[in-house]
Amino acid sequence: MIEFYAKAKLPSRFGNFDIYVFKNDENKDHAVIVNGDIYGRENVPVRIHSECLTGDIMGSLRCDCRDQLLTSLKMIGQSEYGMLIYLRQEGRGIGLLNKIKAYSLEDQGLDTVEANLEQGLPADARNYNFAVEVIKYFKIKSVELITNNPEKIKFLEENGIKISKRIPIIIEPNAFDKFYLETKKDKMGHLL
Ligand SMILES: Nc1nc2c(ncn2[C@@H]2O[C@H](COP(=O)(O)OP(=O)(O)OP(=O)(O)O)[C@@H](O)[C@H]2O)c(=O)[nH]1
Ligand SMILES: [Zn+2]
Repeated sequence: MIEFYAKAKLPSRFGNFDIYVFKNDENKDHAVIVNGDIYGRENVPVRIHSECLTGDIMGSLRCDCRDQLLTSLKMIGQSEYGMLIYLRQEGRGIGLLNKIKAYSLEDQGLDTVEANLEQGLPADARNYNFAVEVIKYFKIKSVELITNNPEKIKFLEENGIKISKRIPIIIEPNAFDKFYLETKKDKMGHLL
C-alpha cells in the first residue's frame, strides 16, 4: 500500500512538473513526476524508470539509462499530460555495490545476465508493485507505457493495469553499450 506523503512544484528544463513522494511498503523514496492533470484519464503516457546512478547521474556510456530518462522526460513534458515513476531499484534491484561488482565481472568478459548470476543474484530482481499502486492512486484508466521491456508490460497487466499502447524508447547504441544492449535483446527479451 502507498500513502500520499508530499507534493511540490518541479519546474524543469522539460516542463513544469509536479513531484510526489509516497510512503510505501518498501520504505524507499521513489519519486513520481507528473505533467498536467492525469487523474482518471485514459491513454496516459507513463515511463517507469529504474534508478541508475552511473548512467542517470554520471553520464556513463555503459548503458542507455540516461538517454532513456531524458528522452522520456522530454516526451512527457511535450504531452498534454503524463508521468514518470522513478524507482530506486539500482542495478535492476541488486543495489549499487552488487552492480559495480557485476561491472567488474563484465570487464572480464561476462555479460550483464551472467554477471548477476555469477554472484548468486537474480538476473533481474525488480518488481513494479509501487508503480502499480501509483497508477491506481491516480485512477488512471489506461496507460501508454514507454518501454522496450516486456517484463514491465506483463507485470502491470497481471496486476490490473490496462496498457492501451507501448511507446518504444530506442537509443542508438555506442561502442560501450553495444554488447549490453545486444544481451538485453537476446537474453532478456527486450523489444529492440
Ligand atoms: N545488474 C545490473 N544492472 C544494470 C546493468 N546495467 C544497467 N543496470 C540497471 O538496469 C536498470 C535499467 O534497466 P534496463 O533493463 O536497462 O531497462 P528497463 O528499464 O528494464 O527497460 P526499458 O523500460 O526498456 O528501459 C537500472 O536499474 C540500471 O541500474 C548491469 O550491467 N548490471
Ligand atoms: Zn544504466
